[in-house]
Amino acid sequence: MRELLKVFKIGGGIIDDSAQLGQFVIELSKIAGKKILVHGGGKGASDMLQILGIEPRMINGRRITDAATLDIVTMFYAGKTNKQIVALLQQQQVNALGLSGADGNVIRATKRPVREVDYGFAGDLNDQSVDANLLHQLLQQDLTPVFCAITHDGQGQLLNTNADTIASSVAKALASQYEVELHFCFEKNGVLADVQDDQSVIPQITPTQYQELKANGVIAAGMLPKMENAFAALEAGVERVVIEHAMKINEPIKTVLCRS
Ligand SMILES: Nc1ncnc2c1ncn2[C@@H]1O[C@H](COP(=O)(O)OP(=O)(O)O)[C@@H](O)[C@H]1O
Ligand SMILES: CC(=O)N[C@@H](CCC(=O)OP(=O)(O)O)C(=O)O
Repeated sequence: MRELLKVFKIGGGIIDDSAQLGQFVIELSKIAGKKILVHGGGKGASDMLQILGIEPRMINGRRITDAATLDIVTMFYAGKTNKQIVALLQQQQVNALGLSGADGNVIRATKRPVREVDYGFAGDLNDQSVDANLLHQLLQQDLTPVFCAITHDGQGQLLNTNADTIASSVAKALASQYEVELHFCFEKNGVLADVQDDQSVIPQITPTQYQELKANGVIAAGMLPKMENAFAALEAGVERVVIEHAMKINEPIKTVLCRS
């Protein structure tokens, strides 16, 4: 029987709020067994860029990452945010190890090709991108890898990579060795029937229901790429995908995605 592995992803809305981030880390520390954390931080990065006089630009939920933007997001994601989260996990006796994709060559990406849009130094992942064996070795040492959204191309170039994509790629890469659960954690109680009403959580969603919810505009904005990543992970052998509130990971309220 494969050992259970839980991959958690937290987004910028939670990371930005130190009280919520602290509570999430406490809840995560209560989860027994093997775990990996992937964090974004897009909201804070946009604030930081503006403070530094650079207008943030996003298209279809992906950041246009020119050289100056790459420098700043690298400092923000791989530096401040990653190390702060690792320190908070250490405070809760979780032996966290902060990683970018370049560390140990654990995630190798390719620069997104220029088509209608030039995304600059944005990285795409493929089925060979994640070194599952290195992650397995770290997990066997009872370390908890903590990934930021920075990867590399193997030619010395750092790349900015969407954190939801990193989480689903890491989950997929480990799905043959572990029984993997992928948890997308954010500031709402799950996928909501009414985005203004946190009590309207949809408990289960199939791919067919997702298409309907998307067509009706119930699921929109940042939730769309998250759902695409989530269903792709289920298709690729991840056992369970959950969308839930970052501070309520140990409570029953959540959305579970179903294969059919
Ligand atoms: N049906 C829905 N249920 C919940 N959130 C939704 C829904 N439709 C759109 N959203 C939006 O999607 C956002 C989550 O996506 P995103 O901002 O990319 O999160 P993160 O930064 O955590 O990855 C929510 O904050 C919410 O505004
Ligand atoms: C290429 C790209 O879009 N990278 C993302 C990485 C961070 C991220 O994904 O953060 P959230 O999960 O908080 O949205 C960005 O810079 O916004």
